[in-house]
Amino acid sequence: MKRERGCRQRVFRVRCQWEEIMRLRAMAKVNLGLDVVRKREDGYHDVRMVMQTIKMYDLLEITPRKAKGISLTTNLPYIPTDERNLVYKAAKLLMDEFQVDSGVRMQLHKFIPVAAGMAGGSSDAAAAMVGINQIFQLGLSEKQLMERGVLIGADVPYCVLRGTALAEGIGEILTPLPQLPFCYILIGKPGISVSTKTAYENLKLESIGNHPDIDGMVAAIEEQDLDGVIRRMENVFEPGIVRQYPVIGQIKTLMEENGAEKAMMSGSGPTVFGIFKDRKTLKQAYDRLIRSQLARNVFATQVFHTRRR
Ligand SMILES: C[C@](O)(CO)[C@H](O)COP(=O)(O)OP(=O)(O)OC[C@H]1O[C@@H](n2ccc(N)nc2=O)[C@H](O)[C@@H]1O
Ligand SMILES: Nc1ncnc2c1ncn2[C@@H]1O[C@H](COP(=O)(O)OP(=O)(O)OP(=O)(O)O)[C@@H](O)[C@H]1O
Repeated sequence: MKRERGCRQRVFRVRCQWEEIMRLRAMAKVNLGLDVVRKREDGYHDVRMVMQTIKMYDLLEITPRKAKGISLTTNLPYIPTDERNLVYKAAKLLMDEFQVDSGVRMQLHKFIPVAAGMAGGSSDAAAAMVGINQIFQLGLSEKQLMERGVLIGADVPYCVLRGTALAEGIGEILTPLPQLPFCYILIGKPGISVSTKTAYENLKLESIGNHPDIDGMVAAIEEQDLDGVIRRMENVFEPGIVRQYPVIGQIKTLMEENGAEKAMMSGSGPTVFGIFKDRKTLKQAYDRLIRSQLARNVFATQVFHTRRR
């Protein structure tokens, strides 16, 4: 009798879910600080990074369906929609593990620039994991989702967590930090793509002189000292990638000459983000960056403070 009731409840909950389209926001990140500490035996690198979610996102819609399998569509024709897409991979990983015997239709609306150093694909994967976990009531905790996320990519666990965080290991050892004090962010991505793998391969660890002061940045965040954070912003990938693509340096200079407290490359590039304290200066720099035609994608936004999806 007890088992029957449990079973009926489960079917009822699932039936409710058939009606629903789940919409999730997959937020972009910037790296306020990025240090690479050493190369590991598995080919990956140990890093120390301060991560920050910004108000810029892709939208992922998931609709459960009775037929088994995953179908995925996106608004960008050049993004794969099969196993090569991180959304597909993430959904499949969970659905296979839990032997889900129905399926999902997923629509991905991309707004985060692709191959930009803003964790677009990783964030989409994290959203897919959160969505699949909820729709099929898999009961996985955030920590369990993050453990599975790293199998998809090093940035995925952080994209599950979001907010301001210290990322260590290959990016999967995460310490949530207090929110960064409010500031505006200007994004400028030139019309080039940088492969993350190649960026790590080309990085000469022995030629990094002074490593970024990640501990000092964490302390500044704990003290809510935005200037202290800005003073310590540094990315070890930046010098090499800027040498290769001078346009990145030009975008940085333009932002800093137009009121950015500091401008820096995010991740392995090529996106540059600038930190602004007031909206008017942000707007002026935005207009100048558009007019300069240095960047293909220009976006004015702010840090994102809530962890709600
Ligand atoms: C540069 C950052 O964006 C900073 O947040 C991340 O470290 C990159 O994370 P990601 O794009 O999720 O990286 P993955 O998709 O897991 O790895 C892509 C490639 O980057 C290299 N890689 C990545 C992360 C890491 N800690 N060490 C590495 O050496 C590996 O060669 C790997 O084959
Ligand atoms: N959902 C997805 N969105 C964007 N790109 C995807 C996706 N799934 C797979 N890809 C492929 O992954 C590559 C990198 O895309 P992505 O936008 O995630 O890079 P990124 O912003 O540099 O990520 P990161 O900052 O984590 O290194 C692209 O070449 C793209 O074809």
